[in-house]
This record gives sequence, structure tokens and C-alpha cells, in this order.
Amino acid sequence: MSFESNGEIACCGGKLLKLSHKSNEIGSHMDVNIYLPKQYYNGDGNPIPVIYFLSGLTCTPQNASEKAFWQIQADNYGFSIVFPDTSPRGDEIPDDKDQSYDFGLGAGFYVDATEKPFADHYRMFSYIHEELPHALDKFFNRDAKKLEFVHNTGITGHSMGGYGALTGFLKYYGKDRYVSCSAFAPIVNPSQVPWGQKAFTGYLGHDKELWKQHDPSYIIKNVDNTTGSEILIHQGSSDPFLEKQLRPDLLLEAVKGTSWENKIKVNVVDGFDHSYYFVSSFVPQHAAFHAKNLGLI
Ligand SMILES: N[C@@H](CCC(=O)N[C@@H](CS)C(=O)NCC(=O)O)C(=O)O
Repeated sequence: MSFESNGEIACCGGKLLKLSHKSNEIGSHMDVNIYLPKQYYNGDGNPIPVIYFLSGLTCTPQNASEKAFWQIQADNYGFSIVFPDTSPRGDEIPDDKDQSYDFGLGAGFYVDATEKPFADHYRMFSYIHEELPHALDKFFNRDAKKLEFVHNTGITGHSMGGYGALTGFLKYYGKDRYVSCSAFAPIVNPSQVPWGQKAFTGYLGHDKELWKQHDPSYIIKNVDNTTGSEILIHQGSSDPFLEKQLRPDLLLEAVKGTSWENKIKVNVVDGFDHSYYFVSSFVPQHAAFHAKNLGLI
């Protein structure tokens, strides 16, 4: 599978590549940005590990590329960062009936939909965790292994994307995929909050037992933390979505008495909101956390 270039932008010591490709899972074209750090161009040739950044509601690959400042950190430690889109796109793609921001376009929720009319295109779980990494691997590593897209990778995200990162990390735990997970203001218990309930009803239907298979606060209870993994979370205390939608306390409650107790580090940071001013302020800490887990420091 091949990628088309929509532009290459010199940034920090490397380049941001804006790509698009035809996705079989999604059944349409998907945009994705990737930052290749300076080590890609002048490094020692060792494969460069990749961190996936999953964005939140309303975002395209551009938001985090432009406002999270991951690129400086990628050069500091020698990792690459992939910014996927948040949903299928295009005139033929079904959207929220009221075109609201929290469902449909820009709000794929990183699940494989089972409900009509969404099931044909909204296959974001399989896209993010299977099709995209393997497609990138084939494309970039044709001649030599330059980037590590599939094994020994990191995953992180913001809000809905934090939910996607937690779910992917836990579902693939122990399967030699993600060795590092963090999140910025994640939705941790979607079955219990309005954004998640709307998305799960629309994409997965009304079966609440099925919802649990897609909810990190339930999934984590059945995943044994065999290697002492820690998950790093930052949450702004002035985030307008904290009390109704995000609720990091529900994840901490869920892991009580499990192998994850005390392994989820929730840092509530005073005065920060939900925006990229918040995200970019804590990207340096998340970058150091992932760099350590990826063996870069
Ligand atoms: N009130 C916002 C809710 C959506 C929102 O805050 N989205 C966050 C992620 S959940 C975001 O990253 N927005 C885009 C940006 O800040 O660049 C809206 O209606 O757009």
C-alpha cells in the first residue's frame, strides 16, 4: 500500500510529512502526518521507534502537528511521531444526524462500529492498530528497517484520543506492540459519561456488555500488569470537561486491588484547561516518559 505526499515541511531538525492513503478498513482516503526527527536523516542507522498520538474530538492530523510541539522532543530523544486522523472523511461518509462535534466526522472514537450506517467506514480500531502501522512499515522500510512502526512503540493521545491510547495499549498488552502509554485529559470510562455513551450507542448499539469490551476502566481489570508498566496521565484542574466527561478518578477506582493499583500516575495540574496550551505544556514530561520506556535514555 502506498502513500501520497501532500507536502513536506522542514520543522526543528527534521521534517513533517503530510501523507494520505487509501485505507481498506475505512474504505476511503485517510490523511496522516508523520514527523521524522533529525536522527532519521543523520543518525546511526538504528531503527527509530515511533510514538502514535491520537487526537481528540474535532481534530485532524494538523491540530497536534501544529500545536503540541512534539517535534522538539522527537529530536531530543530520537523518536518519530505519527499523527493519524480521528475518523473517516468524505461526502459519502455518514455523519451525526445533527452534525454535532461529538459523533461522526472528527469523532470516530477509535472503535470498529457494528451499527448501521457506520459499520462500513468507521473501523478506526482496526485502522489505527493494524492497517496503519503495517502500511507505514511497508512504505518506509522497503529497503532497510529505518523506523519501528509495529513493535516497541509508544502510544498517547488527548481526550477521545487518550481513550483510544489507553484502549489500544491494554488490548495489545503483552503482545509485543506498545511498550509505553500515556494520555492527556483522557476519557477513561466512556460507558459512564455522555461523550462515550453517545459514541458507543451510535457505533456499537445498546448492549452494555459489549461496551465494556471497549472501555479501559473495564478492560484493565482483566489485564495482568506482568512487567510493572506505568501509565502517565496529565489532567488540567480547570478543564471544563473534567467533571462530566473525563473523570480520571473512575480509572483509579477501577484499578483498586488489581496489578495496576499505584501504576496509573494521574497528575492533576492546577489551572490548566483542555486545550493544546495544556497538552503542549506537558508534552516534554510525556516525551521523557516514553523515551525511557522505549530504551532511548
Ligand atoms: N468545545 C469544543 C469541544 C471539542 C474539543 O475541545 N476538542 C479538543 C479535543 S476533545 C480539541 O483538541 N480541539 C481542537 C483544538 O483545540 O485544536 C468544540 O466544540 O470544538
